Amino acid sequence: MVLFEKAPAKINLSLDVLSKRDDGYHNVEMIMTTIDLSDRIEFHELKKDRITISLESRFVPSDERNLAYKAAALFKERYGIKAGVHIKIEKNIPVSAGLGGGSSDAAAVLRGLNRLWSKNLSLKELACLGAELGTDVPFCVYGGTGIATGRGENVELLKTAPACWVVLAKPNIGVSSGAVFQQIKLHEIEHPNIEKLMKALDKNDFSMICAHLGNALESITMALHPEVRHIKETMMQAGATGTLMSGSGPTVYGLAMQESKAQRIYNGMRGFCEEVFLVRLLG
Ligand SMILES: C[C@@](CO)(OP(=O)(O)O)[C@H](O)COP(=O)(O)OP(=O)(O)OC[C@H]1O[C@@H](n2ccc(N)nc2=O)[C@H](O)[C@@H]1O
Ligand SMILES: Nc1ncnc2c1ncn2[C@@H]1O[C@H](COP(=O)(O)OP(=O)(O)O)[C@@H](O)[C@H]1O
Repeated sequence: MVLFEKAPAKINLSLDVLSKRDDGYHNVEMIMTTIDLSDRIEFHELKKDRITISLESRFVPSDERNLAYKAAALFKERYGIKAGVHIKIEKNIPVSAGLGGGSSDAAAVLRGLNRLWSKNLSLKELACLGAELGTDVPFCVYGGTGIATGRGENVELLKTAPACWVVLAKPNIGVSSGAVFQQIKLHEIEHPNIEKLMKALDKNDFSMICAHLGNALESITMALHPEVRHIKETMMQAGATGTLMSGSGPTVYGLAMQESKAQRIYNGMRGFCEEVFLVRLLG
């Protein structure tokens, strides 16, 4: 049997850092939403009891270090499955970009294997399993729009975000989340107003959503990589209604309601960055 799953990227509409924990992580409060930029994951049953991965990427390993492999190994081990699977990943989401590509692949593997091996687990059960793989995996299991707390693994779904256009621009640098979190000075953080953003989402008020986008990691990544600030300024000048860096970066996105405006922003950014995408919120 062959199955497919879509693994959509996420953007952070808000990311706040609240405190440092004893386990080396930080307590955060993040609002995330999925976008129409996806990896495509194919599952092929194997006769032998093994996991194999294939993908074409200079940046992602196709062995047991791949998060998709780790997700399949965890699923097999937890449910005592004696069967094999080949997982083919078509990688469209830029890597180490703040777009949760690896987490979304892992989440898609959990959903896909749940179907392939007829386990009938709920999304909640898959999200719990996903928390063992990475901070953003539980959110990616659900998709849509949600608020994540704790180190990011506790997810509550929110009302759908408006189906606006998103222009994404990723400079040619990779950012490690760990390195950015390490630079945080808790007393200097500018906290985004998540309550106002939640209200805006609840009212489906696009301008209010754009006015309350915020990311406590943005200034840290910008200090490490000034090109991120430059991209954000250019995106605002190009007419985006709201702009923000996603996750720990370096991808910056701009939101627009009209397609013509989004297309103008996209055209403007293409002269600037190698990797620019024009997609919609899946919210
Ligand atoms: C901050 C986010 C927001 O979406 O950034 P992006 O990865 O999207 O950029 C993610 O939660 C990141 O998730 P991920 O990239 O999977 O990172 P993890 O492997 O969980 O953590 C990498 C490192 O970041 C730091 N870390 C991560 C999450 C957190 N709440 N507090 C932390 O301090 C820790 O030092 C950890 O060792
Ligand atoms: N299936 C996968 N897709 C992307 N990255 C992966 C995958 N498996 C492991 N990785 C590793 O995870 C790291 C973070 O990748 P990614 O999830 O794209 O970044 P981010 O957390 O910034 O969104 C990279 O070092 C990458 O090599």
